[in-house]
Amino acid sequence: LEVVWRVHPLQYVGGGQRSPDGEDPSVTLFREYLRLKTVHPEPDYDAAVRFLSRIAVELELPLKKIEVCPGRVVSIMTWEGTEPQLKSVLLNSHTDVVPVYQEHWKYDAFKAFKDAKGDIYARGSQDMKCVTIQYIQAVRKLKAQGWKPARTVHLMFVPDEEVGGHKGMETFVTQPEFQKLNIGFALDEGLANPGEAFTVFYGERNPWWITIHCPGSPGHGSRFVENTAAEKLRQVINSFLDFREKEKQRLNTSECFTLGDVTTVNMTMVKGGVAYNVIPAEMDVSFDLRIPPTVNLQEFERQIQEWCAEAGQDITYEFAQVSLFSKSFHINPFLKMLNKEIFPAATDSRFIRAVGIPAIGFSPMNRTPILLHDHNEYLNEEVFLKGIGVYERLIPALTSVPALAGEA
Ligand SMILES: CSCC[C@H](NC=O)C(=O)O
Ligand SMILES: [Zn+2]
Ligand SMILES: [Zn+2]
Repeated sequence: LEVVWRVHPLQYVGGGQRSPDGEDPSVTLFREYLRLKTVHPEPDYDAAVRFLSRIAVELELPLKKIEVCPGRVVSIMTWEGTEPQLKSVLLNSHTDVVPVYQEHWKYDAFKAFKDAKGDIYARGSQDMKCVTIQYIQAVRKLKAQGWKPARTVHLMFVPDEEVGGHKGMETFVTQPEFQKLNIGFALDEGLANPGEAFTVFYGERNPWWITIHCPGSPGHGSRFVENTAAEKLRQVINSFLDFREKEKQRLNTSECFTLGDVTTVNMTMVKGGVAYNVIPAEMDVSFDLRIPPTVNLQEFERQIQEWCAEAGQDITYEFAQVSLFSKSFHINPFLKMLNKEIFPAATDSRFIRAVGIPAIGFSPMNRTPILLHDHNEYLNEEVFLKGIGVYERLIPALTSVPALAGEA
């Protein structure tokens, strides 16, 4: 017997309607979205755009597709407010996800398997396909109730966040189409919280990716050659990792610090050498550094220059990722009340903040271990559903903020 389940799209998620198998339709939609393989290194962005186009039709919202770079489309659904001259509210999410080590997963990472406890396993279940569907379902429910926003709401879906945002948000914020959105405030991704509370992120650390090149004298592997690359490499590694240890201590000994308040240093790549018995002419080492917005970045670079100079002659460095001006700090008095932190990694919020728009990182996931980018990433369906309710209250609150000084 085939049960055809058809309701008007706007009623689709009304007061606890369940599909024949008892699953909330918001959960069904979430699992459908999780099955799209928008995974690096070759994300199926077409599938995401097709999915979002269908949703826009269901929600009866216009959808703009802007190709910000070749093959990289930003999709924007716009719910026009009753006071469209006021600055708008942006609900941002990225559509891409990071790769998996499938052999370490309990279930297929793209099947969205739901276990007996209601835990949904999939890459992107926390980062951040949950938030995308929560925005959509909150909007759908608010529309079904006949509610209308005063300020315009934009739902933005961007590619390439996980690879640095260069062909996504970083480029898009510089384009006229972005300015035209007239955004006054943005929500973007946060992190799960294992306890009862939700965490809100008001800034981010600065990601620096650096490679240090250590040249040296080559020669036979049987001799005491002077000025070798390896001796310099060792000094460089020691300086970086000693600093790492200090920062780790600082985090562990201060009760009021979270990861976002200290600098992390991780040695992530080493290169060099061609044979056991040939002393190499160069050895390179790369680090992933994450620096809090309170640190003077010019001074920090000088520190790195000192470490290089101390390690020997002709050592050079190059950045694959750097910012010498913190683009990620936003203080607002109302934030004093919140459980607020500096985001330890990097998100598209930093590009939004860099053009002067306040952005908050928030993913409504409490009672949930932090599993983004990890094996067996999951989210419980009840936690997911509660998050929709959070946005059902948050969207009206944000869009009804009265005109501020200087606003039309
Ligand atoms: C520095 S661009 C990389 C962005 C990436 N974002 C999410 O994990 C991160 O490593 O934080
Ligand atoms: Zn993310
Ligand atoms: Zn991520």
